[in-house]
Amino acid sequence: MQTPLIIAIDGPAASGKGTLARRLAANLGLRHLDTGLTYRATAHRLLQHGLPLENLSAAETAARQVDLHDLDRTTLSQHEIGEAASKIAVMPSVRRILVDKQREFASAMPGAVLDGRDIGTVVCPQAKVKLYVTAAAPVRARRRHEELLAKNGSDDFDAILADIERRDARDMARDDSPLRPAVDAYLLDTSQMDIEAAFSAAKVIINDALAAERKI
Ligand SMILES: Nc1ncnc2c1ncn2[C@@H]1O[C@H](COP(=O)(O)OP(=O)(O)OP(=O)(O)O)[C@@H](O)[C@H]1O
Ligand SMILES: Nc1ccn([C@@H]2O[C@H](COP(=O)(O)O)[C@@H](O)[C@H]2O)c(=O)n1
Repeated sequence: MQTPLIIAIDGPAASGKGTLARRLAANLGLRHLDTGLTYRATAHRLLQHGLPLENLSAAETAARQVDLHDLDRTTLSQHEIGEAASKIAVMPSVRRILVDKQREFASAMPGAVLDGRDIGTVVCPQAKVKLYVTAAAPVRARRRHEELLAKNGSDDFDAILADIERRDARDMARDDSPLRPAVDAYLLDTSQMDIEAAFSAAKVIINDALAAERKI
């Protein structure tokens, strides 16, 4: 029986995992899910309704209402929503609701590339290939700064770096599904790589891993 080809891509904030996941999915003919958007959509609903982020039952209801086919990246990419997302992401019951949706997405043929914080460790531990993408925090902040400058015309580098470091610390310290590489993940540090070089390196890792599996 054929099983879906799942590629798991995890990493800290602004590490380039989304850029890589999108390109790999297009290249491999797979679907792509940015799981961060599911946490952002949950937090956004609470913010929209003026509800406190600590309101567990409201957060659970908001998580149930997340529609994977209706995730508006432009709205959800706002900095305040990312910060709020990392606060509600510590709630185990909220995570269970979103993880169920993410697993359902991953289970359809021909497979998918999912990026997030816990894909290789929790959501899809059976993934055929797991990548943990990272880069030094100031490098990540510089890339995000350039992205926001191009979009908004101005932005504060120090605030972006502080945001990245605060979110990484919260994501790594939480009890449920903390951000960490799966034991069988390939580490890809892109501090010295541009997008093209990171994509080529990821492709080599994936092709080698799939070829090695075919020989077993
Ligand atoms: N290797 C790279 N070299 C230079 N810029 C990069 C590289 N990878 C990604 N970028 C740029 O860095 C920024 C952050 O990348 P991206 O949005 O893919 O990160 P992310 O890990 O998905 O972020 P988030 O944690 O917010 O979901 C984008 O502007 C992207 O174009
Ligand atoms: N699998 C995931 C994905 C995301 N989160 C949390 O959501 C926040 C926003 O994610 P982005 O990828 O859009 O930056 C992130 O800081 C995490 O707290 C998660 O817990 N698990």
